[in-house]
This record gives sequence, structure tokens and C-alpha cells, in this order.
Amino acid sequence: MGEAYSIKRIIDEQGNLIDANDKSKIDQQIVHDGYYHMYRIRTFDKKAKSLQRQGRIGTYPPFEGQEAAQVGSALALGAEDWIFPTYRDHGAMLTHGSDMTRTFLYWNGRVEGCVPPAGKKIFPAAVPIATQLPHAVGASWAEKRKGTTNIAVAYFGDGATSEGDFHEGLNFASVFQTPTIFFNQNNGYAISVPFERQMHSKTVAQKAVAYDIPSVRIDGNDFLVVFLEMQIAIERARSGGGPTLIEAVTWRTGAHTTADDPTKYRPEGQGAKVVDPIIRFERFMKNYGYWDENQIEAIHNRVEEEVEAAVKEMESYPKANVDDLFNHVFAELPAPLKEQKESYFQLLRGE
Ligand SMILES: Cc1ncc(C[n+]2csc(CCOP(=O)(O)OP(=O)(O)O)c2C)c(N)n1
Ligand SMILES: [Mg+2]
Repeated sequence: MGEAYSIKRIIDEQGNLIDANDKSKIDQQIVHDGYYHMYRIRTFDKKAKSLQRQGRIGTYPPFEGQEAAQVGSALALGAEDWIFPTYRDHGAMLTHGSDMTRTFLYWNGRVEGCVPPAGKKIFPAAVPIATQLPHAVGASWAEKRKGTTNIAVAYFGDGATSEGDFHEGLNFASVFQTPTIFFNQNNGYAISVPFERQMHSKTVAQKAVAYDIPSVRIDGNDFLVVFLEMQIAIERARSGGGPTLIEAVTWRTGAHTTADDPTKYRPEGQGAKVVDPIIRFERFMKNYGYWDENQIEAIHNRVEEEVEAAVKEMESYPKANVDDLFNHVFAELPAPLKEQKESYFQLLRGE
């Protein structure tokens, strides 16, 4: 129960291990991969914001500040595990194997961007809040019934925990003991509504207590605690121990989307003390001898080349097709939509 209220962390803001014994749990490869993926998705995110400002992609929801939560959780998964992300989880999607060009295409309104690479168990990003939780429970229940050890992760924000789908998802997962991980990124806001105005509960993690689901509240800007707690939850799910809820407390550095101005609702200076998760991890790497200038430079070069190549490829596609707005929701277009589509094309023809 205590774990639902206090915040667990492995490293502090200065990148020092809180308990020196934790060093033995930290593998050299995971430190390398953690840095690589966080730097990769940060570079993607920066590029996406810049392209949006230049009118080269559409509205975009940045995830800057949430890289440790997204990479730490996704890196702990196996290739056969499912993820059910939101619009803000392209970092987790990229880490779990989605393709960067397609990710840019998604934000440019191309339907190709909605399709994951073959064999990748990555659902399209859910924009309706919390609908992906019951989906993740269903997929993990199917895996359990098929007798596999594969699991599913539902990503969601603090705001999603006020939705019925959150409670229905948790209840079903608890009753059927499905191998589901509910991975919450509590970034303090649902658009402009602060946590305290969304709920009277002190934490998200405590909501799992009602469903008898184990939960833990962690520092979501500490890559190591995210990765290690995720491993514990995965092990529980694979071995038949049922679902877990992880509340990763984090901070959205930027706007809700590129169409939002957070200075209108966030008090000045709020979040000023939050140490960027990548800077914090860099400090850890330097403090404990994991920082190798040549290796870091190679990572930076490799990532920058990948991002530039992906943008170039995205821009080699034709602009988004208006037909696609109508084509992918209903098998047969309802009459009012048919009418809208026809009137749009009439307008185009100057009729
Ligand atoms: C069912 C539904 N209601 C309302 C919205 C409008 N909406 C878009 S994002 C958002 C806030 C979600 O906040 P949170 O779950 O904390 O995620 P975050 O954006 O902070 O990552 C809302 C209310 C929506 N997309 N779907
Ligand atoms: Mg939020």
C-alpha cells in the first residue's frame, strides 16, 4: 500500500545512486541502449516540432520531458509483447520498433503512418482518451487464453484515469488476472487541467488498490527505476501473477500540442526545478564511468542521419489525401459523411 503513495527512485537529480548496492542491477548494455533511445526520440521530437512550425507536418503533441518513462518502459519489453499507446507515446512506439518515416507520415496525415511494420505488435495511437486500456486487456487476455507468455502494455496519462474505460479496464484485468501492465505517465496536466482539479485522490497508483492490482509510484524521469520496475511487472505478468499499475511521475516540458499555449494555464516557474531526464542520465553515466565521448558522438551522428533520412523519405510521399478523411472509419460511409465528401469535391471543382 505504501508503494502507492511514496515515490521510488534509483538515481537522484545529480545522477547519483541513492543506494550504492543498486549498481549490481545495472547492466552496461542497458545504460547504452537507454541513452541511445532517449537521445533518438528527443531528436525525433525536436524535429517534429520544427517541421510543424514550418507547416511541413500537422498538429503535433510533443513528449519532451517524458523520454525516461517512455524508453525505460518500452525497452524492458520483449519483441512479442503488445503496446497500446496514446498520441503522446511515439517515443515508446519508436523504441518498441515502429518506423521513423511512418511516424512522421502519421503526423502528416498519411494513412501509411497508421500501419506498424510487419510483425510489430504496436497499436495505432489512441486519441480518444483511455479507449486503449480495455483493448490492451483484451489482447493480453487473448495471449493468456492461447497459452503464450506474451503481455500487453497500455500507456495512458493522468487525465485518462478519470475515464470509465480506465476503471473498466482495471476491473476486467483484475477479475481475469490478465497479463496487462497499466503504464501511467502522470505529467501533472490533462491539457490545461492540473492533477488536483482532475481528482481528489493523491496519486494514480492508489486507484489500483480498489481492484486489488499491485501498483507502484515511481520517479518517471529516472530511466533506471522505470526500467527495473517495469521488469518486475513484466515478470509478474508472464508468470501468471496478473496485472500491475505503474505510475511514472513526470513532467511535460512543452505544450500539450503545437496548438496549445501552456503559459495561459501553468503558473510561471512551475516545473523549473525538474531536471531533464536525459541530463540526469548523462550525469549518472559520467559519475559511474559509463560515458565514452567517442561512443556518444557516434550515437549522435547515427541518430541525426536517421532523422534527416526519415524526413526526406516522408517528404517524398504525396501530400495527405482528403479521401482518407472519409475512407477509414466506416466500411460503408453514412449518408451525412457522403454528403460532406461530395460537397467538398464540388467546392474543389468550383461548383
Ligand atoms: C474521450 C475524450 N475526451 C476528451 C478528449 C480531449 N482530450 C485530448 S487530450 C486530453 C487530455 C488527456 O490528458 P492525459 O490523459 O493526462 O494525457 P496527456 O495529454 O497529459 O499526455 C483531452 C481531455 C479526448 N481526446 N477524448
Ligand atoms: Mg497528463
